[in-house]
Amino acid sequence: MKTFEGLFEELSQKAQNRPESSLTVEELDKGTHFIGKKINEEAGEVWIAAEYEGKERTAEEMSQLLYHVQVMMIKHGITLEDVYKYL
Ligand SMILES: N=c1c2ncn([C@@H]3O[C@H](COP(=O)(O)OP(=O)(O)OP(=O)(O)O)[C@@H](O)[C@H]3O)c2ncn1[C@@H]1O[C@H](COP(=O)(O)O)[C@@H](O)[C@H]1O
Repeated sequence: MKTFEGLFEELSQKAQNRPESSLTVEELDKGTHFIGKKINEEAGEVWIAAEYEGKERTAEEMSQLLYHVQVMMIKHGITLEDVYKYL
């Protein structure tokens, strides 16, 4: 099963190697404004899922939110340690 750290490593590699089929590379190229909107959208979907759609859908939406947050981290050169030090 993929972990937060494992996904971050995978996305960092994609950002570096830029494989053609990668949606992550596409999202990185669209920039901060686009990524920010995805974060906002997924955060809203987490909220609605938690209110009305049950545990499984909520977990799925949470995974998408975490993904887009990681893309934003990579876009801005923010490491896991940069974030963890505030936890
Ligand atoms: N975990 C994710 C992941 N989560 C979300 N997304 C992206 O976010 C999009 C989901 O948002 P959408 O707005 O399309 O979907 P939605 O309409 O909100 O869908 P629902 O919320 O209604 O389910 C997907 O189409 C993907 O572009 C992800 N894209 C990739 N990954 C993982 O990232 C890794 C690298 O992926 P690539 O860069 O594509 O190779 C792989 O391990 C992937 O599994």
